[in-house]
Amino acid sequence: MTTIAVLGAGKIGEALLSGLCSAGRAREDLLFTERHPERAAELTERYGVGHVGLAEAVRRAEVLIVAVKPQDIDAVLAELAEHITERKLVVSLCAGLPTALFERTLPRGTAVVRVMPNTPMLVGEAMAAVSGGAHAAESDLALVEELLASVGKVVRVPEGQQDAVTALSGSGPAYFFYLVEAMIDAGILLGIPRATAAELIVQSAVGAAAMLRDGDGHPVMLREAVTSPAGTTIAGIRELEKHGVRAALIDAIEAARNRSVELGAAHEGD
Ligand SMILES: NC(=O)C1=CN([C@@H]2O[C@H](COP(=O)(O)OP(=O)(O)OC[C@H]3O[C@@H](n4cnc5c(N)ncnc54)[C@H](O)[C@@H]3O)[C@@H](O)[C@H]2O)C=CC1
Ligand SMILES: O=C(O)[C@@H]1CCC=N1
Repeated sequence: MTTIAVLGAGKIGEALLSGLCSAGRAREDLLFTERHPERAAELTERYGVGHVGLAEAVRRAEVLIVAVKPQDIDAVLAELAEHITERKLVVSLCAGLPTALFERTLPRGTAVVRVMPNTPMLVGEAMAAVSGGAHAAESDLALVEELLASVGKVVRVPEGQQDAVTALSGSGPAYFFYLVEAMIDAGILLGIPRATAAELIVQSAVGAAAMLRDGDGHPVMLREAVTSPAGTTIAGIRELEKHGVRAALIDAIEAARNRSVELGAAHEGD
């Protein structure tokens, strides 16, 4: 079996390790690095996966999955460049960082695949988009797609679309959580106990998501079906339109895309 090392086990690194374990991948085929020892101990206890140093991760794993913050990438790349001596597949989950940054730092010919996943990977419901770098073979992309398919859904996109994908599905769960948070607050305002409001809203979100994914309706048709003439829903929709919520969401996603571009540009001179 292919050995996989996750480099940096924070939120997304843990989501990946957890998703792969739940998908039945053998613990012996998984490793991780983590600079905070307490965090490493916590994860080893939770998942039974081995914590190693970077040199050992490079020696033992064929696939190295980089899951540190873009701001921490330079140190990791320097260490990888020092220890990689044979062909490895390096997978980056880092927002904004182009495959070219990895390729110009790592040994010539290193296969690099850029992936934008999201945290629902923790429950096997990830949305991930993959793009191959200059030296990534079809077999490398297929291997990454197979890994990601075990923890959710995966699509292949041209690398030029990755900043937009980061804004849409990478950050996307945060916008849904924000919406749910605001709707629960509305329940509190209307005098519903927090636990009841949360149950009402979370199940409505799950139901709506299931209809979007499993039904054959377009979001506009689904919304229209809830919106009765002179009813309650249209009274609420008018307020959303008055407050420019649609434009705010479009602006928010554009700002997230722009930030992803900036994170990559910060490393242009490296
Ligand atoms: N959190 C999210 O929803 C998503 C995050 N990403 C990307 O994943 C990457 C990680 O993000 P998060 O997990 O949210 O950050 P995080 O801060 O929770 O995790 C990063 C982890 O890397 C560790 N680390 C940093 N430098 C290290 C080093 N040299 N050696 C070993 N461990 C090291 C840190 O101690 C930390 O535990 C980022 O590049 C982000 O853009 C991508 C998609 C979604
Ligand atoms: O906020 C961030 O930068 C990361 C990338 C996508 C989701 N979280």
